[in-house]
Amino acid sequence: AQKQSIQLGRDNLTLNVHQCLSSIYTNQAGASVEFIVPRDLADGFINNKKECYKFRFQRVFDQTVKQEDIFENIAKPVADSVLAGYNGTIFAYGQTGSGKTFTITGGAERYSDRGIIPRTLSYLYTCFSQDSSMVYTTHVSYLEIYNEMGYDLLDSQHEASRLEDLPKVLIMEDSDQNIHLRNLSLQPSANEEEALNLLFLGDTNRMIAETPMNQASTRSHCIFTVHLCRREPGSATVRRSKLHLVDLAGSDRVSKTGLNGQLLTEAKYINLSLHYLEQVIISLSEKNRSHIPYRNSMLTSVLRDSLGGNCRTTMIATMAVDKRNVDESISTCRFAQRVALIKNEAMLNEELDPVLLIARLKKEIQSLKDELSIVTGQQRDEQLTMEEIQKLEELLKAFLEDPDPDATLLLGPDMRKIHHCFSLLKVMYNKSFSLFTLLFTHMSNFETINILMLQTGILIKMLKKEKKRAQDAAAQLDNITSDQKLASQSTTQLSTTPESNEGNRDITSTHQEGRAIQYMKKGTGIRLYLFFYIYMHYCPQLSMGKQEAFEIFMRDHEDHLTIEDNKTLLQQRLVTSSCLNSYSLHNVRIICTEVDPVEENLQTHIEQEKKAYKSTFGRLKALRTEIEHLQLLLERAKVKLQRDFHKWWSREASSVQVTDLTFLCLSISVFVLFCVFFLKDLVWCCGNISVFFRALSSTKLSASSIPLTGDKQVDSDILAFIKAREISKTLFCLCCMGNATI
Ligand SMILES: Nc1ncnc2c1ncn2[C@@H]1O[C@H](COP(=O)(O)OP(=O)(O)OP(=O)(O)O)[C@@H](O)[C@H]1O
Repeated sequence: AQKQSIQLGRDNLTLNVHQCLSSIYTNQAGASVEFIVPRDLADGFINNKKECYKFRFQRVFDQTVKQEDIFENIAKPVADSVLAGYNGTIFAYGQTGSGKTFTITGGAERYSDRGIIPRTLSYLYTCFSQDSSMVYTTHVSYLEIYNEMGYDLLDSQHEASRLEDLPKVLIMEDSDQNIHLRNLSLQPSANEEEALNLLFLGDTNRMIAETPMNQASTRSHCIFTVHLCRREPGSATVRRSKLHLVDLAGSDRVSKTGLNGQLLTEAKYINLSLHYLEQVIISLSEKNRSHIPYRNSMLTSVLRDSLGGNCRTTMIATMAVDKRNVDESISTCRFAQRVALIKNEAMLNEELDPVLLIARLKKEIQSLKDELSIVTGQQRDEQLTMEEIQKLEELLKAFLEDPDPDATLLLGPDMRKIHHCFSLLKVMYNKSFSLFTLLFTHMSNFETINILMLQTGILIKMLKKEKKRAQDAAAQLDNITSDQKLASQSTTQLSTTPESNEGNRDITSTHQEGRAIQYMKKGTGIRLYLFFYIYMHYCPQLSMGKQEAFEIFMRDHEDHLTIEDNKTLLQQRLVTSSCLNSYSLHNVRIICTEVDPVEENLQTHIEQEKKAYKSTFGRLKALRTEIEHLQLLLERAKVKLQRDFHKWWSREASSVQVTDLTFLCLSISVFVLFCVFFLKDLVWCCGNISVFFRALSSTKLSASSIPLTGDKQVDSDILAFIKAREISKTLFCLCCMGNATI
């Protein structure tokens, strides 16, 4: 019951298989994947002693495969067995980005990219609508497991923005070691549309509440489950089955939980829960292994039923067969081969519905109580009231109109009611019987035996009347002495039969019947006589001896041949009438078509219109599904867009804030620097000004040391020149110092 398939992800869409050290072969017996890793390139690979790694699988799909083919080859057979009442699981395993989500859920861009889940839902609901002999009920659940914690993805109550906002799912185990998931909601889905809406709700929650560690890839396991219940209408036996569609976390994550030694080596390419999954699978594939470590992780506990229990399990191993990923791909193939060794014994999950069983038992108890009270004679004597009679009539009507063949008429332990119902039934029966007799003459295709039975019914009534009349006549005849002879003749004739010792009462009765026959032969004609014959043949009231006597009597009777001839004639007439009926019907049709070609044209037209309507309806239905799917895709894209926008917005806002802050800090530091320099310059300037004025004064002071000519005019010019030269010198120094400071 296990299948392994490999679907290659988008990463290898541009892959040249041979150049990238791997190749895929397919033949009728299955398919194989081969990795050729030259030893010099094999450094760091899992096992670099080998050059060629070859794995055989049931099916291998390359990168060109369509989603539809994946569904037809993998999911459809599992869905069929789920419909039949077996549990089914499909799980996708592989490294990150190799196409697990694409395979299980599908791509978010095109309608044709729908994955296994939407296609399976569509298939299941189509099957339900085509099978009217069963009543199907479906529920859906969607669980996400992240870091050993379960979350209900179908929670529509809260708007989840983080994974922690979703309801936490807990594992409970009962005394029979059955697993129950507390807080995981089971949503009813009456049709495909409702189921798809639930899937999209779960996917949206999954997308919005992405795991904190890695936003881009799924580090969590997601289990979408369809719970199916099917029963025949009115039956207490139900078949329950589950279909798990599992998208596992990327298998290439190295555990960061601080493991060491052997465990760390084994967990090198898988995260911890996948490591435990592998352990469970190894244990299951080992013969004589009694303990299977399911309890080690939530994933293995939830999938306990699917991995080694009562389930048809299919594993899809996804690979990105790229040069960089060869080690991961080989590891995935090894895991898939181990899964292939597990043998499951899937059984039908049939059980009695406790609710229906209780109802049935209650009914049984009630009818037993009724019987008991009838037997013990607890009955009432007063007449039924008008209200009771009316209620009884309603009950009887409901009982007769109930299409369920097992329906019963519950009257309680009251013989008055039972009698009244019987008399009502008798009236109804007589009415419908006469109607039926009327119809009978117009009916075709009736089995001869049915006709005989019906006629026998009529006969019994008529015969009873005739018999009474015959008995009256016989009583009269008995009084006549000449009739004594006939009586003794009959007695003599009958005494030759083994019934002769039955006693006088029987003899007299046979004698009377013989007379009645004679009487009827004369009185009511051959038809009634034939009826009498049938009555005598079929009526169970005659004893064996009497019947034999009658047969002998009939055989030896002078009219025997005539009777036989008439019997044959009757048969022929019945056949002819039946033929005529069908012929007349046929004729009616022919006449209709001949007489009314317009009607024929109309009929043909109606047929064509019907066909066109049906095909248009089918197309419309498919279109509707597609439109709904696209709407949901758009809705999801919108949500994603909004979420991405908000992220970008907050990122930009924080970066702008950072810039502003930096600018502010810079401005402040510039200002502080400026102040510092300004104060410094101020001090310096003050110093310089004082120097300047000191220079000026010194210039003034030093004027006395300048040799003068004595000419007043000349001396004042000399002094002015010296003063100007000193001032320009001081200003030059100040400028130089100011420049240097700046
Ligand atoms: N067969 C394919 N055809 C087209 N696109 C594909 C195919 N397989 C995968 N992709 C694309 O490759 C990308 C990664 O695929 P996907 O998310 O399914 O990988 P994954 O194995 O689920 O990764 P993770 O472990 O991170 O969840 C997606 O954008 C998906 O649409």
